[in-house]
Amino acid sequence: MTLRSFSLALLSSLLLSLMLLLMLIYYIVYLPNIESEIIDQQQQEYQLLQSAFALSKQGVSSLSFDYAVWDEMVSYVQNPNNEFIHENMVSSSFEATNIHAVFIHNVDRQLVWKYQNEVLKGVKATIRQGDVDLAILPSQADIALQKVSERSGYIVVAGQLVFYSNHTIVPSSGVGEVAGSLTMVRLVTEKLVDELSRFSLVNFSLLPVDPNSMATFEEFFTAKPISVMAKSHTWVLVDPFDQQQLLLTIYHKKFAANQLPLTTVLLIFLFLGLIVALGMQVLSLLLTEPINQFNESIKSLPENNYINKVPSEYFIKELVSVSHSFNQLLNKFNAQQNYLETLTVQDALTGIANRRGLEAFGNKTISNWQDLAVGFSVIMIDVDHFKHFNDTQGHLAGDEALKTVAKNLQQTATEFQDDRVFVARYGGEEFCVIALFDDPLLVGKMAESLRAKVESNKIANTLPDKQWLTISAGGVIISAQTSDKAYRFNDFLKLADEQLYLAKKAGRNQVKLVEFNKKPTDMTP
Ligand SMILES: Nc1nc2c(ncn2[C@@H]2O[C@H](COP(=O)(O)OP(=O)(O)OP(=O)(O)O)[C@@H](O)[C@H]2O)c(=O)[nH]1
Repeated sequence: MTLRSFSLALLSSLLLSLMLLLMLIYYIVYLPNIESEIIDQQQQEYQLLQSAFALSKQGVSSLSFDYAVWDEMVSYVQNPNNEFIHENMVSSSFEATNIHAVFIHNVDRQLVWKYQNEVLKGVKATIRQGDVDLAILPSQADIALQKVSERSGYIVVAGQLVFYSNHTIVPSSGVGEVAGSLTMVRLVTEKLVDELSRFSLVNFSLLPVDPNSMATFEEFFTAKPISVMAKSHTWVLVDPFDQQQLLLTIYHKKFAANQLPLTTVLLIFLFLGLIVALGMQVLSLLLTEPINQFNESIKSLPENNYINKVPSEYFIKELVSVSHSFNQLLNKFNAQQNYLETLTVQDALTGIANRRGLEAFGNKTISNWQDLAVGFSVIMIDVDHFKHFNDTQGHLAGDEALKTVAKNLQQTATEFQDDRVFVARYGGEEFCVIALFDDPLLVGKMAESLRAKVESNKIANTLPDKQWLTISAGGVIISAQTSDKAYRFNDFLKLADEQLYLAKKAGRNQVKLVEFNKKPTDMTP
């Protein structure tokens, strides 16, 4: 798994967890609370409507009381006469106060007088079903009390909801012999429904019960509190025989918790997607890219054999620390590398460059000659009669002698423009000198100095005619101006070797030089 896909998975699962948490909070904490609040509100609407009904009947009750508790009403019931009716029971005043029916009964429940508005034609104040007296008129017990008493309530009569108020007719003092009873009825008209709705701010309807419907409802005035959130709640209103007559439905203002619309949900998802994308960019900038840079630095090794240092300025502290440690490791590694490289180009015995070093320097010299027209010369050197030296004085002494010769050559080279003369051990008792100049006189002078320096050591040899250890040298001078440059270093080594052979042949302890592409002349200084 790549760091990038890991970060993506991590970031996405974090956001998903967050969403899950929000959903849990929404469904477990927020929604149930909202639901119970809504149920409370719906219950309040129900209670408000009940209060509105209760308030609306007060006017009827007090008017009924005023008429019933009145001496003249007592006299009228005992001696009914038209004069009283004309003077006091005026239909216009009942209409003005929304009284739709008035009944006066004597104590024997006989109707003495009645007023009925058009809308309530046919409604009786006594309602009987078989032998059961469901009258709203006072009972014997009410009459026996000998004081004012009231029976009131909402009932459905002939399919219409009415409020009735029945008072015993007693003298104005409120106590005394009961003469009869007075009933006032108010019909709950559409207009009243409208007024109640406006007064209570509760939207409701009153409709007749569908006789085919099997649904059962609680009675409106005695119902239990609302327990379930719904768009509307319906109760029933019954007639005096407990028959369901009217359905009262409240249409609630609030009936559901606000749901998030689809577009909002989509926008939230889009927003979360953007957060993931942005988070990925930041992570990539802060984490993935620096690590990729590390990787690139390490991968660059095969190209230049040298690991580049990684940048150490990062936002993340741990990366700074890792990059520092990495660079420190790199320093050690590069030092080791340098050391190893010196080991491979250095001759173990003499400490000067070995054949590999010679080849590297020689190739570079050839390039400079070809590209930059730098002339040079190659001198091959061989210790004279070294086999004899070894055989007679031992190999260790031979080693020491080689070390001395190498030291002599190096010293002389240093005296002769250090940075332009390169000395190497070619192998065995053979050495090679490359001088980055092509002046035959100067090259000859240097070669002669090399030879003389070794002889001046006076390392004793045991040959009868050769008192000291000497060297022979053969060289080739390659001019900067040479037009034909299609040569390799080995070609010049060969030419130098030929000169060395001539020097040996001529008696050793001498120098033979030749200018490249020129007729050989004796250039012995
Ligand atoms: N002590 C020692 N001897 C070496 C080393 N390398 C080569 N030799 C010896 O150098 C000698 C070279 O001898 P030859 O090639 O016969 O040549 P020479 O005796 O020098 O005679 P000429 O070159 O003709 O003057 C051999 O005896 C090798 O063993 C070395 O590292 N140490």
